[in-house]
Amino acid sequence: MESKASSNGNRRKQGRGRGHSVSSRGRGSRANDQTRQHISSSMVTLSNGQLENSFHKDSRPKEQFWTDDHTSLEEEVTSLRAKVAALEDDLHKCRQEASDYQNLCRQLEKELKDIKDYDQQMKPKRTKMISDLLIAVSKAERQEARMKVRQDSLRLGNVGVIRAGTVISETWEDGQALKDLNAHLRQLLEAKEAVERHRKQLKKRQSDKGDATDAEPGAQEEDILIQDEIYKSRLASIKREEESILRERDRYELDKGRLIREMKRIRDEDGSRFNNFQILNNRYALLNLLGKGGFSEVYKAYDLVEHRYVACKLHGLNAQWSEDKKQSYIRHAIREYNIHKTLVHHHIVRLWDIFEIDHNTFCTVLEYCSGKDLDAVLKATPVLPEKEARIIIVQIFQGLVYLNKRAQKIIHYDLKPGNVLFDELGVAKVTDFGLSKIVEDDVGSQGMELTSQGAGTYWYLPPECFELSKTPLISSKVDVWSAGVLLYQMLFGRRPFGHDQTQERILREDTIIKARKVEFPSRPTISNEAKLSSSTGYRVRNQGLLLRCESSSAEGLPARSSRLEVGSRIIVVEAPKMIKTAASVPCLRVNSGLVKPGDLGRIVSRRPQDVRAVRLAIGTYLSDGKYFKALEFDE
Ligand SMILES: Nc1ncnc2c1ncn2[C@@H]1O[C@H](COP(=O)(O)OP(=O)(O)OP(=O)(O)O)[C@@H](O)[C@H]1O
Repeated sequence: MESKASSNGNRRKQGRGRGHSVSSRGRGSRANDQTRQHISSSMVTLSNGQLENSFHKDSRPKEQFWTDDHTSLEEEVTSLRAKVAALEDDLHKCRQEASDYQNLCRQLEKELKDIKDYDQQMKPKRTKMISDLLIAVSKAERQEARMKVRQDSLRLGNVGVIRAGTVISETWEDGQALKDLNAHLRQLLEAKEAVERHRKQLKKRQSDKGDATDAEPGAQEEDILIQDEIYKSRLASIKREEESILRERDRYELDKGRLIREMKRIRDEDGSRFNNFQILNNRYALLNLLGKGGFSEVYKAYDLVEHRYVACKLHGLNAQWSEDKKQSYIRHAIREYNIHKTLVHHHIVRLWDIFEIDHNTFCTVLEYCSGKDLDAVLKATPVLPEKEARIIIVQIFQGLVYLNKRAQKIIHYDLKPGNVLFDELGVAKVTDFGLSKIVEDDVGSQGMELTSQGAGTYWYLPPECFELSKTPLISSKVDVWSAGVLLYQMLFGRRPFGHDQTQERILREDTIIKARKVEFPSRPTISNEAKLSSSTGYRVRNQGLLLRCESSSAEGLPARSSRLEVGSRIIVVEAPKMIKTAASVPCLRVNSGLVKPGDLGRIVSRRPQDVRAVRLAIGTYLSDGKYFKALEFDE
């Protein structure tokens, strides 16, 4: 029994040994010898064991059996030896390859290091080359801008100096183009007066003839009629010519405005202490001045690390300011930076960086928007086609939606044309978060307290910001109001409230507080949808039912008229399945039993139990006629 077990065990070992010999091919000839010994000792054991066994079972002679087994084992050994040799060959090749790869790797590492070193070595040279090129281009642009101003000045006018005693002041002197236009208008006026004089004389002759007893009717009367027709026709042609010259004069005024702004920019650039192409923070190559704001200069710049254009806003603290005022300004700017840097949205200008330049100056680095700002657009073309206005306002709304969908909502508070920029593709982006407010979580439904009353641009702010009797409560509705004013201005070329008034007069005369009704000029004609979006462009939602208020009984802009009134006409914008019948919405009556989008209706009740969770919203129509949902508010 013992001998059988050991024989089987050795067979198993041998079986495993075959596999093992494959896996231990790399150990060389010593391992082979071991294998050989192992195999022959197994053979002995095996033959003994099998003799025992086969003695009873196999009828073949003992020698025959031994010879067969021996032959087959030898064949196996030969084949194993061949395999071992092949594997040893493979191993050798693999080792060779591994060492080749290692060499290659070492060589590549060295090359990489050399390249990196070279790159590091060349970096200052490359940076210098890029900035030299940028400077050369910027200088050429500066030259071109100045040349254009000189040329345009001949046509459009220039700033002249007048002296009154010791006082020297500047005045605008019109250019040749306006002089020619005015001379032409004067000529036309004279021509018109002459024709009218003749026409009067003709009328007089006609009445004199009528009074005379020997009057000859017929031929003469016809002559007079024809003559009168000639005069009328001439007057009509003078009027046409006059209208065309007036249109040309309007264009001239726009060109003149552009020229004056460009002159101011050039003057600001010449007077700026950053106009000599400095590299700020070892990174931002300042190029040309884009414009100057209240306390800042904005330069086009090039980021030498990220290799992209940026806008560097240089905030200068007034050296005359007290230390307290400076600190407060810096605190304010850091607060703005902290809000703005977290905003990442296609329709919001990115803020990349902030750093100090010196004790009185620091710089914020913004995404560069190479297009004009909306203010410049509206100065060049005060009225935009409805389609263009609509797509601009949609983008602004998308930015506002983003500000209101964040965990920490933000009120921009200073939405105005100057704070809407365009990139090179015409994408509109909201900027300047200098007055923005973070809506804290614990703010009640009425809104948050406005602590910075007085700031902002009054044409664009809603009445609640002018509340004097108590601290005003504000919400995102402020931005909705401003967006409505912006849309109105784009459509009609003027602001709806206090357009011709100064900021001071708006405040003195309570213009915005008194703003109750939006008046729409008869021209240009715009769609009802655009009117609604710019004035009562908010919608109401009752338990998920989205409505847009249509009638002027809910007049004023959305933030003001956040409460629907009984009688307000509405359009259903969106009706969820849960609200099937008009009866389930007690606060309104619609024109059909079932409530569906497009239904017209009226608000019939303001009782809280009928209205329940009514929500207001503002949006605008897209070109496919679909309503773009923007902000919504709980009533
Ligand atoms: N990110 C930007 N990309 C391109 N141009 C910009 C950018 N930011 C500002 N500008 C331009 O720089 C000029 C000055 O901007 P800034 O915001 O300082 O002035 P402002 O809005 O006129 O004044 P303030 O903010 O003091 O009321 C404007 O003409 C503006 O269009």
